[in-house]
Amino acid sequence: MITIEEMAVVDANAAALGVPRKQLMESSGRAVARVVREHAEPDDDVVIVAGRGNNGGDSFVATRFLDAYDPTVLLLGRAKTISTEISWENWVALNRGEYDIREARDSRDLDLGTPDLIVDGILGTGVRGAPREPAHTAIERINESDGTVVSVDVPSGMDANSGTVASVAVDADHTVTFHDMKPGLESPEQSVTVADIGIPAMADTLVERGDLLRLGRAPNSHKGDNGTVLVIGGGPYTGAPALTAQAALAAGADIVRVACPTAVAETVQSFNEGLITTPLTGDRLDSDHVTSLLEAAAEVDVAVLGPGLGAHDESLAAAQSFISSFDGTCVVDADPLGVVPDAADTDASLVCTPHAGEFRRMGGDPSDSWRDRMDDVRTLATDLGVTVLLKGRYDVIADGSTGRTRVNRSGTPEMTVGGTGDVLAGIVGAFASVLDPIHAAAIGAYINGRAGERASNERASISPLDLIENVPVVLDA
Ligand SMILES: NC(=O)C1=CN([C@@H]2O[C@H](COP(=O)(O)OP(=O)(O)OC[C@H]3O[C@@H](n4cnc5c(N)ncnc54)[C@H](O)[C@@H]3O)[C@@H](O)[C@H]2O)[C@@H](O)CC1
Ligand SMILES: Nc1ncnc2c1ncn2[C@@H]1O[C@H](COP(=O)(O)OP(=O)(O)O)[C@@H](O)[C@H]1O
Ligand SMILES: [K+]
Repeated sequence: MITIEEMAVVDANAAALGVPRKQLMESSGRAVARVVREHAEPDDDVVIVAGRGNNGGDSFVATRFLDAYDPTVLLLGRAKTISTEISWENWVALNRGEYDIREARDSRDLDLGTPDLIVDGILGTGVRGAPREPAHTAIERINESDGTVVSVDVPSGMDANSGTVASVAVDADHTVTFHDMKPGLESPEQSVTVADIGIPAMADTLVERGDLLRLGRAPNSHKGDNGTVLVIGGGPYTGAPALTAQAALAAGADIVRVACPTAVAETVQSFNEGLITTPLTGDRLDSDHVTSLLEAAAEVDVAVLGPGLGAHDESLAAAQSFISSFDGTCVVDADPLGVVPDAADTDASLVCTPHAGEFRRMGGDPSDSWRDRMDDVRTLATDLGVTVLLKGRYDVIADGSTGRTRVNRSGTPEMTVGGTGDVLAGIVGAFASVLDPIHAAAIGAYINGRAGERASNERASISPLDLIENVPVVLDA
């Protein structure tokens, strides 16, 4: 089962993997024609009713595979207003091939005749609201006809996610949907064929630029709507929490606070005037701080626990007690990763970002190959009920609640320099404030790696600050 939004991600990832949309359209159209042939007699009169989006484009392709029926194509609206390039190219092919095509300028041009079979390519997953004219009348004409109706992807007028109909929808005899079942087509009365259109399986697994479609700010959002993050770290180290916090800002969080020991608060603050620090008495995290940390964390969307915190017993005990009592979203990095198995009964939603050594400390056993790591990471994530991002040449990300597992290939060997993991934790924190943990971790790894690639294009070695500088640039690409 796949939603419209997820389908758009997979489709764009397929393009990133070298299988562009036009190729998918060719497979879609061919799959529709196959189902038409199953239901048509040799001398049947076949009419194709097409809209001006890619749903119509699929039906233009189908037309070329139905030559035996000498089909007629009725385009709803003017050809000049066909809304996508690939649909237009397939329309031009019908023109040049001297197919029997006609443009219906308005609802008075909608005589369908008495076809034996109608292909409904009017509206697919791009429908917004109730069908406007001439689509509305065309749908009614199709429903009045005695012909068999084959709908392309989704019966026109129906919402593929919910199955709801805003005003009218085609009453399809058969629907040919692509790649995977859509939730709105689940009703038992519908006859649905799911056609494989050649999207590589890896378009679901590998994190690619299509995943960035999940990001996006609402035009009317206010300060704070796009993420608030609290970084809890520092003590023995000052650079790490500052890097994490600056990375969270670079990845688009509106407000980033840092809770760190008084001894280092001023130093952390001095790295960036955009940071707001909350000092904790003393020179390292201890159990006396947990109550105030829980209060501060309740005020933000996401806590990022660990950067520069150190491995002192008292600090780790405090980290464990924080995780156990917290009920929000928390990214856990560095030393506190080792206490996660002892705090796994928490109500918090944890996103853990271990490298191989830390993964072992969490109870996992990472294989050498990324394919085997997919099983290793899924197993640990499921056992602990958390999201795990295992860093490496290929990062492997798994969601413990659904078992969904992703792999990110971006990054360069220059990123083995210290501090890149702190940057990653901040990016994941920022994304976790607006996205589900699995998507935040996957896109965080992708963006961190892309920033590293871009930084290393320009120089022989890179610093974590170079990464941070490139985060907004690769987010915009
Ligand atoms: N990855 C994918 O998503 C794939 C999609 N494909 C096809 O592409 C379709 C989606 O294409 P599009 O995104 O171009 O969208 P559609 O073709 O479903 O609809 C968009 C067109 O309909 C118009 N429109 C929207 N709402 C309307 C309304 N209420 N009344 C009248 N006109 C309306 C728009 O102006 C636009 O011209 C899928 O349903 C499927 O058939 C396939 O080619 C294969 C892969
Ligand atoms: N050889 C590599 N190739 C590509 N990316 C790498 C490589 N080594 C590390 N990275 C990336 O650098 C980031 C930090 O990972 P790592 O260095 O393991 O973290 P840490 O700083 O916690 O040790 C991750 O996003 C990881 O994907
Ligand atoms: K349709």
